[in-house]
Amino acid sequence: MAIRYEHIKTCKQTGARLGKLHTPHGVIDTPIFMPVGTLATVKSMTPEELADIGSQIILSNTYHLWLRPGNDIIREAGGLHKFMNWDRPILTDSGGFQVFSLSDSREIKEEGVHFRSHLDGSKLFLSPEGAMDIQHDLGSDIMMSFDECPPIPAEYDYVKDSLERTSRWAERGLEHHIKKGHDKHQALFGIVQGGEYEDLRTQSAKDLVSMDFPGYSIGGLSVGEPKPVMYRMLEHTIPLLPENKPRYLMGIGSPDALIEGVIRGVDMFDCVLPTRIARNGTTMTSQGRVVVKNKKFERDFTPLDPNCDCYTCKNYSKAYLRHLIKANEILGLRLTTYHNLYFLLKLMEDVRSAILNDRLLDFKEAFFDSYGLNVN
Ligand SMILES: Nc1nc2cc3nc(NCCc4ccc(C(=O)O)cc4)[nH]c3cc2c(=O)[nH]1
Ligand SMILES: [Zn+2]
Repeated sequence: MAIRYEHIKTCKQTGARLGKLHTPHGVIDTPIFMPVGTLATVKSMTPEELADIGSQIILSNTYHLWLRPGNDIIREAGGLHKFMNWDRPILTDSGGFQVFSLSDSREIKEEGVHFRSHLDGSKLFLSPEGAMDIQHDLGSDIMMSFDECPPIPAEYDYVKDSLERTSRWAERGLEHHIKKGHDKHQALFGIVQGGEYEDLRTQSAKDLVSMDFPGYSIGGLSVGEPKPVMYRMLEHTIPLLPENKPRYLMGIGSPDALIEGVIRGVDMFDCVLPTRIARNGTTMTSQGRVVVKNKKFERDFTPLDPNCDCYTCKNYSKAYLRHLIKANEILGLRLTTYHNLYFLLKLMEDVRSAILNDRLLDFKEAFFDSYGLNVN
């Protein structure tokens, strides 16, 4: 087995679980947030800085790296870990979501998806088997099945047909992965679809659990649906998944959704949100969001977050960060990115200790109060 999930404890207050995920590149404490490094870099951060702030695993993208620089170059480099000088675990998304969100003029067939490159418009084709081979070249510890992520809302019949094809694609990818012996060192996750329809979520989960994947992603969410819809789908789907395997909710990175997801039994999360908003000067702090570009911080020489002990908050003022971001100085987005990632990784560390002490609900109330989330 390429990975092993070790259950440590279940929080008496919520049902949230504390665990360790053992992988070929080290152990991951769960629940965990995974910074996104789409093009083999978490934008503007060095691997050392990522390790310093406690990042235990990062995410990269099959679709993007296939197009640029090309999985063959990364394979010749000895894989993504060597290429980007990151010796901890890496998870790769399969391209399913990116094909549907980035490229236009796509055509979905049983054998795979025909589409045009978002870079130069050239015609491309990606199949479940192809997505497995690319992720093998990248050498990620955790790979994703090739799937379709339908929008929400979407017609019931469309979502049903789509999830049934996604289940067939999952089976093809898994067979290919095992036939090539890649399951020894790389764990392939199934991705549950089914949109906002409970019965379709059940059908998708049952299909994938019967294929016995080492871990399961809940896909098809965080696509613009209201948060109560997402939470309802989690409450319906998570109990259908095996307790002794990790659950990964794709595309979630806001503090409230992370805590709500953990309470509903999610172990792993990823999102570009913290790093993307940092680049335009929006930060997550213990007092809620701070848009440091805002004029009101022009002469504010206090730290970004008085309760944060990260490098950015210990050494720089809001006024300085505002100046850097306004001037498009590279140090500006580095310092805000560093803080946002530190903030989320610290939040997940606090969540893990709240689970250990059976007080996750108390922690949630206190955090929501200070972040300004309890005001309706
Ligand atoms: N293979 C696969 N991958 C996925 C990635 C996802 N990512 C999301 N949501 C991300 C939402 C998202 C997108 C952009 C920003 C930003 O720019 O800040 C923030 C959040 N939902 C997702 C669903 C899937 C899925 O079913 N299958
Ligand atoms: Zn900070």
